[in-house]
Amino acid sequence: MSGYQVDDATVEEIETERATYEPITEATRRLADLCIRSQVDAASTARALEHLQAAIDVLSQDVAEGPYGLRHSRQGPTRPWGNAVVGVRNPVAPPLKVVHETDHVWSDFELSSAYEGPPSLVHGGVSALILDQLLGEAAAAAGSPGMTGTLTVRYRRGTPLGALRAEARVERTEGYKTFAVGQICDAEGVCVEAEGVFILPRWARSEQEQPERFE
Ligand SMILES: CCCCCCCC(=O)SCCNC(=O)CCNC(=O)[C@H](O)C(C)(C)COP(=O)(O)OP(=O)(O)OC[C@H]1O[C@@H](n2cnc3c(N)ncnc32)[C@H](O)[C@@H]1OP(=O)(O)O
Repeated sequence: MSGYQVDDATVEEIETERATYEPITEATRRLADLCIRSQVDAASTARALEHLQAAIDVLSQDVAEGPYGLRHSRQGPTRPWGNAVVGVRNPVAPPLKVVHETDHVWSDFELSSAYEGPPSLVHGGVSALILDQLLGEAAAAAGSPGMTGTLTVRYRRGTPLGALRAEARVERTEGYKTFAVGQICDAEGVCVEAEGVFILPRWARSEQEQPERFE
């Protein structure tokens, strides 16, 4: 399947790529929040737009074809950098830094106004997005990666924007199917729960070397 690339990027090259693109990605996240909350006048937004257009012109000078994909280095860390949840080059991603423990994965993160659904609350699709990633990471961390077959989400109460924690763990595996559960909590407790089945796709079952993770 295309999009899963193996390369020989060194740790140093990977860090150079991160240092080159992470700041502009973080600035774009800040920009998204400002698009929503800025109260400057029309002349000021017109001036800001000119600067943005200049930035777009510079960045457009050299653009790769297609999305980023999932890049495995033989020498350094894997780069899921275009991923919508954890991608360090994706301004749409909050991004989450997911910690892998022996029996579960977790992440402390902040959601800005860019993720709003109901007033002051996280959009339900965003919660599902985050839980999909966390449950998928739990499956991968347990050595049984797969693509989401089914994800069931239960919204127990509104999830406030701001500081949150997501956690997930594998409940059981049945052959190439991994059943995972997880939740998103605020300081008061659980807001959203999810359970999902992650399936090693048929095409990967026949590979000599199976992917460590799917995005
Ligand atoms: C670390 C990285 C974390 C990444 C987290 C993010 C993960 C994602 O978001 S992945 C993107 C969203 N998911 C997708 O795009 C998946 C699209 N669907 C597919 O590719 C396929 O339908 C897939 C892989 C789920 C199953 O297809 P295939 O490999 O052909 O399975 P197939 O051989 O037909 O069925 C295998 C078994 O799974 C079951 N199954 C198939 N589809 C599903 C499903 N949707 N839900 C539950 N079970 C299913 C079948 O019943 C069968 O069970 P059994 O062996 O007991 O009869």
